[in-house]
Amino acid sequence: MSTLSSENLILLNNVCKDFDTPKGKITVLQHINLTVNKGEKVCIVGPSGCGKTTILNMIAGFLQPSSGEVSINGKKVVKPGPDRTVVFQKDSVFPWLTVRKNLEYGPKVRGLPRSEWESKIDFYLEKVKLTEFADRYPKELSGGMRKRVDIARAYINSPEILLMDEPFGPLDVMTKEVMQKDLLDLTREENKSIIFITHDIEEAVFLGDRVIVMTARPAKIHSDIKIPFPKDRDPSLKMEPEFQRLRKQIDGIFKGVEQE
Ligand SMILES: Nc1ncnc2c1ncn2[C@@H]1O[C@H](COP(=O)(O)OP(=O)(O)OP(=O)(O)O)[C@@H](O)[C@H]1O
Repeated sequence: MSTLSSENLILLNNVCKDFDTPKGKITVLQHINLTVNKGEKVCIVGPSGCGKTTILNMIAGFLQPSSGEVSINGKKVVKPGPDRTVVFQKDSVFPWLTVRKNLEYGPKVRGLPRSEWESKIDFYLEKVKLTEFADRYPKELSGGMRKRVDIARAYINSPEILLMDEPFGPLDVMTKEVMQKDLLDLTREENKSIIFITHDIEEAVFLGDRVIVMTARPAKIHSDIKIPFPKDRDPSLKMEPEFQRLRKQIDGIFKGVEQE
């Protein structure tokens, strides 16, 4: 059972989720209890189709649990809100807008006065190393650069919580490594909470303060493993024996749940 403290930001309390399908009702999630604290990065791994995205969608407010409750800052989640932003695997940049206009889109749609966000555009363009590309269109950018636009767009909205669904899945290994480091640096500076879904256990250990391993469907939480590294992490950490030990431990648990 999750315990409540003033640090608790996201709370899933005995959450179950069923879907009605043409073949009948399927139970996807069973009695999920999960607490995420302010500023914590929690990575979720689990067999394909076990319900990881469903958890994210419930925290985002796109879906409601069949029973149990999802709450944020002690308030039940009933719909999406500006405190949460979702970053999907596929980038969601608008191809007809330049990089700068993509970043401006969110604050403009929300009707925020220009004075509140104008300086943030240049700040985040620099953070994601796209200042020189501000007036280019997405088709002129690489996949990694488009993903950076996506992440900057998420940050412009200043959400307290980032919900990331395999955001670096389609990127090559080198780009992925740079993106992981950039994400850690950005989130450390702003103390954001992240729930990060990935199939890549090395990525989960590198980014997470905790790694959650789900069972196959109907999914439960199998393990909740604390990652004891400092928040300021360098990719060279991946070569350290303690990192390798944790990666192997989680890999073993993951293979075990896949075979259950
Ligand atoms: N709206 C829906 N209606 C019916 N079934 C659904 C719906 N959304 C998800 N499902 C089913 O729920 C299960 C869990 O889906 P979900 O996308 O959450 O899994 P996942 O762990 O994120 O998968 P993957 O790792 O392959 O991305 C799947 O069997 C999926 O087909």
